[in-house]
Amino acid sequence: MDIQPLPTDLASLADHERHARAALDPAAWSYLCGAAGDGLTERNNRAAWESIALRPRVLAPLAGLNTRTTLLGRSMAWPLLVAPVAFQQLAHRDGELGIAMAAAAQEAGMVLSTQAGVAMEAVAEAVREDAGRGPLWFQLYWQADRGIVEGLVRRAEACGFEALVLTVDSPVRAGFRLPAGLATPNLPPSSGDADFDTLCATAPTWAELEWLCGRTRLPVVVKGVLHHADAREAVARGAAAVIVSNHGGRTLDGAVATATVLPGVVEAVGGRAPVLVDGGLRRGADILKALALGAQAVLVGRPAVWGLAHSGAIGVAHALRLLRDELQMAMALCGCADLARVRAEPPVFSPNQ
Ligand SMILES: Cc1cc2nc3c(=O)[nH]c(=O)nc-3n(C[C@H](O)[C@H](O)[C@H](O)COP(=O)(O)O)c2cc1C
Ligand SMILES: CCCCCCC(=O)C(=O)O
Repeated sequence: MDIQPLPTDLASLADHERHARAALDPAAWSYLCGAAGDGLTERNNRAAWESIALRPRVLAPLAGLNTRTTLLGRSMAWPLLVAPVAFQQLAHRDGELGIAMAAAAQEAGMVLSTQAGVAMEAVAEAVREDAGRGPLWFQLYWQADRGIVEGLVRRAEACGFEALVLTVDSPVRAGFRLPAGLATPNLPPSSGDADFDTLCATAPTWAELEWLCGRTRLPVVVKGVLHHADAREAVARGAAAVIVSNHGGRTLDGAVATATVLPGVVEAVGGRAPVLVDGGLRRGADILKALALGAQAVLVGRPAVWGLAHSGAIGVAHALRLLRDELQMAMALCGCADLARVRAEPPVFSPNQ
């Protein structure tokens, strides 16, 4: 893995995005950073975080300020995971290994996609010895053949992944052709593209979630929930956590922004399981808003890809560090010395208070 020189003008994630766009060829940019349809949901995700106003408290004690939290029973230095992103070698030859090592260096978690370009065992091995790393989870796209699902589950358990993330927001997808030279070593060779009817017929349902929960010793996290009733049902059927997500606006264009529905999902789940959120988080202050609205942790997808695209692992580490430093700064400026305080007295403005 190369250590590349970083651009000298990386003051925000917007700078990472600009450098990534310049570094990538247009087709890779379009896949990695694009959105579905007209990009309504992708834009609304960002706008919804921006529209929430923080309301600081003053003169609160800040000594020992820290971002530590727990997630599914394990401690984390700060509440962020890199979201599952397929085909990371489209961004940079270091791909998933680069993101895994950068996330570990920044004590963030990582969710490895089913559609990763590197075998899950290699990723788990690369960050195995790192005592400080955050949670390492494996994302599962349901496969029509339960034997394939079972094989993925057994491998993830054996090589040290700590949770399975079942993505439920993409039962059907617009046609996608894997560029030449990219592979998906976690999956058996495909027997060709399934048509729309086949995808509908084999899409997972609540029964598949229950089957999966009963088939693994790992906690199962359901990713892609936007309705409070679905969140409640997922937990009732065995999910250990839910991720409020619209896939970063890459599936249903016009789907509601994640920040908008997060409070309702948190209320519906009622503390029975942690609620996480992703989609459009671009600043430490956005993370603070998500935590204030009840999220236990957040995920970011494109921001990690941007860092990877322009500078490999070191670019990812820089992007994550920016978010971490910005979160700490926003907490201090809001008078929150820890995340317990954020939850007890959420520093977001509501006209009723
Ligand atoms: C290029 C790309 C590939 C993605 N691949 C997957 C995937 O394989 N599995 C999955 O559950 N989500 C996938 N996602 C969605 C992300 O996990 C996440 O929900 C989304 O990127 C969050 O929004 P953000 O990019 O605005 O942070 C992908 C997103 C991008 C940008
Ligand atoms: C047939 C390949 C589908 C890959 C889907 C990866 C993904 O979730 C994405 O948003 O892209």
